[in-house]
Amino acid sequence: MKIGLIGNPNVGKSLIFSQLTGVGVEISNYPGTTVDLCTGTVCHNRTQIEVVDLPGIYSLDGANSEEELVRDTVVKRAFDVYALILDATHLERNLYLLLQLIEFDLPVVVILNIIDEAAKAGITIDIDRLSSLIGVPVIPTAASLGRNIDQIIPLATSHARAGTYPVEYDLHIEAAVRSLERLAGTSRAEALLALQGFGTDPVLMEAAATIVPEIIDEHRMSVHQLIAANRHHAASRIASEVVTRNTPGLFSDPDQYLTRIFPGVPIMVAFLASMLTIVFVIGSYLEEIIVDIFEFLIVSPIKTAGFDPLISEVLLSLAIAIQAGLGVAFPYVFTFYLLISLVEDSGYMTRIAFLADRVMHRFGLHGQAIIPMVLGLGCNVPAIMGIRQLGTRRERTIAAVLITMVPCSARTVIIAGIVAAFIGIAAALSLYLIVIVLIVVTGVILSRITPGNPLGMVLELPPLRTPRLSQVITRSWLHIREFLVIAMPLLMVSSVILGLAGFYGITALFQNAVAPFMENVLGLPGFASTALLFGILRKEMAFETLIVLAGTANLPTVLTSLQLYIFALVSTLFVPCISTIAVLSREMGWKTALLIACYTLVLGLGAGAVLHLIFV
Ligand SMILES: Nc1nc2c(ncn2[C@@H]2O[C@H](COP(=O)(O)OP(=O)(O)OP(=O)(O)O)[C@@H](O)[C@H]2O)c(=O)[nH]1
Ligand SMILES: [Mg+2]
Repeated sequence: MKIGLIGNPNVGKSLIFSQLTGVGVEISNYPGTTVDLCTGTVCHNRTQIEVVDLPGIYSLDGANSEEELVRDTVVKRAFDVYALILDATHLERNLYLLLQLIEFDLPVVVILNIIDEAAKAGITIDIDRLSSLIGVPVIPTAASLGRNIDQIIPLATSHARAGTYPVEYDLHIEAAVRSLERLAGTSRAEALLALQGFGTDPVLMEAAATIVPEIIDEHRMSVHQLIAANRHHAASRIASEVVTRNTPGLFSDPDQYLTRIFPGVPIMVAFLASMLTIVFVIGSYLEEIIVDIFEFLIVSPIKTAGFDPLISEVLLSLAIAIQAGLGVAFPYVFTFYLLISLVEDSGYMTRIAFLADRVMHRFGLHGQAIIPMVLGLGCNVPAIMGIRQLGTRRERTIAAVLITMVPCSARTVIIAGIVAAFIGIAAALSLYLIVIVLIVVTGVILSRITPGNPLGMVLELPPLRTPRLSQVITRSWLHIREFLVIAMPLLMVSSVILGLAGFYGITALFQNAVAPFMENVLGLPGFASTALLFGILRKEMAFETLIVLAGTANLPTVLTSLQLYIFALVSTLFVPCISTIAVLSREMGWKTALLIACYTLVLGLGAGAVLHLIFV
């Protein structure tokens, strides 16, 4: 048996999915987290049941790729049961999808989730009345508290039913549906889709195409608008029968402050600055301790042990890689992920997106791309996957370029570890400022020169919540584990290769070749070029490799403040990491990926050169 978890974005599908199946998936207080299918299994009454977490959608008749994917599963009856998850705090809007699902005559159970927040907001829903109106069983749940989650599978396996609340459409639509049913022998639901241009049966599509112009003539609006209006009307009728609202308390709405330019922007700047400061303070504190321990226990003994030079080189490379990775980068990576998970779960990230959108509007940039951009602060890779949801190629292109410039966690590690640690917090903030200005300028230029029409943004604010510790820990652990199992081994192997290359004089050849450029244009020593190159593997490796090559974690003994600053700026901007390039070329095509890589290369080197010119 197969159960599909379906519902609007951000209603808790993934959380319920992982509670049912134990499969860890990304859960966030963010619409559009899940963009692909995720499958898990549960055992119930000795049978294996497959559960699939579907991406969040508002309706089955939209044109974006998630809607298409989910619609396909419905039309092909890919699941035996649909467990429809509704957000109790936005019931009316969520009912739209229910009404549509009912038209497909599929077995459905309704999971009325987020009932805890509804109760807090003074919303009561008459569950029995709702269930009898729509003809399917309904259970109230609060997934974040685990409430009633255990009832979902028993209910879905034995009580799922096709619903019984037919939407009454406008007379012309009804007539059109009847004639399509007769002519092409289709179901009501498929006839409605065909009238909106969705379907594969040529007979049906042709018949629909001849009817549609008449309806449009009659009503002066599109068939899609007519159908949607009728469904909204039905949804609002149901909601008015089952929802009661108590007047909410007098507590002031924090969004009033957070989403206005004033005082929202100052709050946001203060917030981001304190986040960076915390990452730096905790990170550097841990760093000092761990580096000293490694120095004392591993590095010094190897240096003084008197091994054969080749063996000593290899051992030392390994030791310095471990020291640079675990001692220097890890404390920042760890602190950053913990903090960003906290912020994401609280819902504040979307407020930042909302504000950024308002600010960007002033520069003539429209905001759909903002959510993925803000997501890019964590990691560019999922952010770029998120641009699939953007409506047009134009929006996707602009977003792809801008996201690759957003300082992700790895770049924050570089900025905190090099600039904040050795030069100062103000310098680190100024570096962010430079990057933000470059993003805005790039955005403005791109929005002028990219063909197509700008789209507005419908940004929904998820509720502000107290972050849940377990979710924050699980999510940051996912990232931290990735650092430990992917980045660390990569760093160790690269470090040994670098050590050997250094031993046999290969690095010197390369560095000597690029040294004139590095020294004259960027004012950096030749070995910095190798570090920059390694930064393409993973961004924070630029920093770690710099330490490996400098042979010390105390960078100011080998580089001046200006050199450190320029190095951090160049490695922040210059060419995205390999994973980002890979996902860029998957989502946008290799030509776009290559163009973006070239652009950031020029931008990074250019910005470094300008700084060098100004300050030397
Ligand atoms: N208070 C409360 N929060 C919930 C409940 N269920 C889920 N959440 C929170 O809602 C947010 C969204 O959860 P997800 O499981 O990622 O939502 P989703 O439906 O998979 O979202 P998309 O993948 O974006 O479509 C997370 O912050 C959850 O912790 C609930 O019952 N009560
Ligand atoms: Mg999800």
